[in-house]
Amino acid sequence: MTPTIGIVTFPGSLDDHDALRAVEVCGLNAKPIWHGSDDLDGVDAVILPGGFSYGDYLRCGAIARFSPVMGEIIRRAEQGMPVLGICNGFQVLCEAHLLPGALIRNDVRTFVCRDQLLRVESVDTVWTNDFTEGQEISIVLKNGEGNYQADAETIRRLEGENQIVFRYLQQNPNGSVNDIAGVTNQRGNVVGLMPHPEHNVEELVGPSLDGRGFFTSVTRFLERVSA
Ligand SMILES: NC(=O)CC[C@H](N)C(=O)O
Repeated sequence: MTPTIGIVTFPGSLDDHDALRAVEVCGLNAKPIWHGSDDLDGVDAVILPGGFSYGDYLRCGAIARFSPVMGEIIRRAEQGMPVLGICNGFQVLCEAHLLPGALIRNDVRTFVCRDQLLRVESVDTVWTNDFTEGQEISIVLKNGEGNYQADAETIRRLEGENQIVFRYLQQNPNGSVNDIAGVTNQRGNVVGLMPHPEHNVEELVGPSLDGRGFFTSVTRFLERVSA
């Protein structure tokens, strides 16, 4: 059966529609989920999309983290359900402590919008198993608070346990420690990254189709667990 990916809309989400479309373009079923619902019935994986949840007030993602849907997402993620946080979604996952670290203001103090080259550091996750280790991919980046930081001990642990999933190549756009663009939890089912794979799945908008790898990866994983 075709897997169903739930895409959460918070007040102020922006890229939820692009994520819904990307899921369908990649051959999966997409189900919109309003943040006020805690019903994940029939959902095999969840995407927290990009945008400006609650207007980025307080800190990006700090309010969305308390939305009713997050309790159920945390519960299911702890049982192994795949969760992908894209940009604002990554910020929400850090605020919810499903992922370590925090995203702070870009060191350049401006919103950055560009095509960004990344290296895939880990293919041992639900969302990256269809890439190859060391693969270089180009994915859209657009944010004001993408500067990933964590204490030295956490960074050592993430580096040592293969939890860095993506690193910025050529140029670090925001001051992230160790050029980190995305991380995973220990189990590899929760992944967060600042760039936007949902914008890189169609030839019309290009410049790459590298975002498709996220969706083929989760499909492969879900097919394996249901077999
Ligand atoms: N594209 C996004 O999701 C942006 C996230 C957040 N609002 C920021 O500016 O950092």
